[in-house]
Amino acid sequence: MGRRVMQPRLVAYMADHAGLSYTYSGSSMTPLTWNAAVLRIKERVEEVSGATFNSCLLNFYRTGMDHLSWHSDNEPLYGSGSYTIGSASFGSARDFVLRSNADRSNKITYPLGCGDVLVMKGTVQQHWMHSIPRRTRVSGGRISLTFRQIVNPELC
Ligand SMILES: O=C(O)CCC(=O)C(=O)O
Ligand SMILES: [Fe+2]
Repeated sequence: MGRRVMQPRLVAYMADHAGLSYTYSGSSMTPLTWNAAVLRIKERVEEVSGATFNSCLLNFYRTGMDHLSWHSDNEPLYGSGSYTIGSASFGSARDFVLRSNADRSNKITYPLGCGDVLVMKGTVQQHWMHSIPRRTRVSGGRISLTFRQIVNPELC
């Protein structure tokens, strides 16, 4: 709507090259170059998931009040069929909640702790949404690195 809205968390974006920009909520993010620590984590998540990634969205939830609302990562730049998104979590544990589109009462909660890796694969983005709900009792910070493979860079 052409309005600036504060994100309820801090974000950064890294990718293989400048052509892999990332647009969401109407604003475009120019990728940073890979940082050595993030690259090491990327290699490990690639090993665990059996996928390869060329971009990463990093989220910093400063306290339990920072959150991420319901969404699915189904942008056409990742392709239209099945694809894999792998994430690594650090810091305070936060609940990652999946919710079925067919039955919104069908929810699955994964408490993601420090060092946990979560792999979303197949067509999960078409059939489920996910969120990181607010948790008033969590005072510590959490960082998640969500690795993705952009296959249609012309859509960036
Ligand atoms: O912080 C998380 O684990 C989830 C992040 C997420 O869903 C996203 O960046 O799209
Ligand atoms: Fe997501």
